[in-house]
Amino acid sequence: MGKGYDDVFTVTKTKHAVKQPVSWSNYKVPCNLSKQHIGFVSKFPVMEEEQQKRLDVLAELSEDYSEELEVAVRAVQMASSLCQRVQDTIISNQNQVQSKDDDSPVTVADWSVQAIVSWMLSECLGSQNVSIVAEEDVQSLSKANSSELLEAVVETVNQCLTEAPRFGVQEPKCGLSTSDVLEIIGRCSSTGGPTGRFWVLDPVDGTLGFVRGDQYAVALALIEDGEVKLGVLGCPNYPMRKEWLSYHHRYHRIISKLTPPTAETWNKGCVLYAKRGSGKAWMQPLLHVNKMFVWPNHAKQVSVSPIDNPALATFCEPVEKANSSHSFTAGLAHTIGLRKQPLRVYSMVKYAAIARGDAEVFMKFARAGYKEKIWDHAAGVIIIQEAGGMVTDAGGLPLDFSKGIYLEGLDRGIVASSPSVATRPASNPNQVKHSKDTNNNQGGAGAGAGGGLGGAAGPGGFFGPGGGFSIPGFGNGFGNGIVGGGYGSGYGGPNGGSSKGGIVRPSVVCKDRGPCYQKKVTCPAKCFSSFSRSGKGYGGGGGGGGCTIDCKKKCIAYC
Ligand SMILES: Nc1ncnc2c1ncn2[C@@H]1O[C@H](COP(=O)(O)O)[C@@H](OP(=O)(O)O)[C@H]1O
Ligand SMILES: [Mg+2]
Repeated sequence: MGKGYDDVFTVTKTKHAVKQPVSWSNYKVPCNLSKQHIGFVSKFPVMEEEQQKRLDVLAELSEDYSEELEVAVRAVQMASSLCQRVQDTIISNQNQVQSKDDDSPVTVADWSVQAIVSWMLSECLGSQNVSIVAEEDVQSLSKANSSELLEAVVETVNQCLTEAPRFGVQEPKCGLSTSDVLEIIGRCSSTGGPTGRFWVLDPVDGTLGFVRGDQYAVALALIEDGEVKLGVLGCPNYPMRKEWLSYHHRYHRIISKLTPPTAETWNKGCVLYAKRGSGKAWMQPLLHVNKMFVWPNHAKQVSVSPIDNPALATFCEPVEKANSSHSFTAGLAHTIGLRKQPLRVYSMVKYAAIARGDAEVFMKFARAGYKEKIWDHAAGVIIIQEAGGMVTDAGGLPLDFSKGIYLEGLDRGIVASSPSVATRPASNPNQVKHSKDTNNNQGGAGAGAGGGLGGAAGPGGFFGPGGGFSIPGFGNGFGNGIVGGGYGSGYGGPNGGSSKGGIVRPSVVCKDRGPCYQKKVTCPAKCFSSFSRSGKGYGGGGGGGGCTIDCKKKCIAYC
């Protein structure tokens, strides 16, 4: 069932004691841009009722990082508003899109959002306290042949800054110059790492979706000592009804033209956010053009889906085959009993869909050699975890955000899920499927692991203990005659974890009419290996391997 405005964005009062909230009027804002005074608007006409709601929601948050969270949400709201305007112009004027060195598209919005978020964080938290890792580099914008683009960025940034008071910040008295804008974008030069505090920004995630008028996200996360502490995800085209996620984006455009949203109605767009350890994830609507932002802006708690029947579960993945193998995930999905068509969506909106309970499983398996970047995942991972879900690599281990800009050591792919689906009872690990096709050159792999994300997940791990091909417990093999027989399980707790991994050598009784009919063929033991790992806060085990079974001619199995 889709969610309407009322049930999505009605603020519920809490019974918790009210703590003193962050006072936006008390900020001492440094004047470090062109010597202009830039500061928070001293007082908004906050209604008593609004003020109470704000206190209630703030009381829900523990004191740590509350200030940073509020700044980050305001920044992402402002950036989302900028993106909406730019996307509208891009749709009617495609020549505003340029290509990067790797041929991926980049637009005026990518750099403008980077500038706005960098400006907002520096202004509110003090530039000396802000270190940012972000996707776009200032060098490519400074090139001689980018002067038109740079001009457009400066104009877009200044136009956006005139809106700053709606988001709680005073606009600069004079417009920012080209060198101001380059300097602000250039501040995002951190390369992350295992220590200290830094922000991670993907200004427009899913740029392809963005230029096509489809889904995209503004993703901002705060990492401290290698751990994601805050995540904020702006999803300006997230539809009111989850079914609409799979509709063509033109449908939304027609609907919003026919019935333009008012300040009281909401038809698309939201900002999700979460703070490490709070056990809660929140969603608020995008700020309407005529409104002032008043924290927490009708925030409503979200949580992952309770659906535990894989046949009813929705699995989502990237739209682009180049970004994740659709045939590979189709096999995995089939093996674990997912029966619905995959929901293909651009960007980290997929993480939002899992956190909101609109989908149950997310999988991304990039081609071998592709290195995932931290800004494509950090915000989404923490939001799903705090909404009650799990995110690990295919080996069941948490993603490691402490190694610089890449998710180093990532085991094959990324899987996110609601625990209801993930920890369903194990399937029979000795049951294997087989196929007539013997042509493959891929090695199979099976792995199992405990979720164990900071002790949040119970025993079991992704899709429960069971056989698996590449993903813990996903089943015992699929497609192309490849069978895998790994299994694993584990759990994590604050004082340690437990893990178990091993292999089951799969056998198949050939069903093909011909020389192999009803012959039993078993995979050689040498095709498999297993592991188990555990430690403080995690536990994981897995078995890996695979073999190809020839049921047509030779009636043999080989690695
Ligand atoms: N060959 C590849 N394999 C996997 N991911 C890729 C890729 N090329 C680009 N990406 C990443 O996939 C992101 C888009 O995600 P999705 O495919 O889920 O929509 C891109 O983000 P940007 O659009 O911010 O560059 C980019 O970081
Ligand atoms: Mg991205």
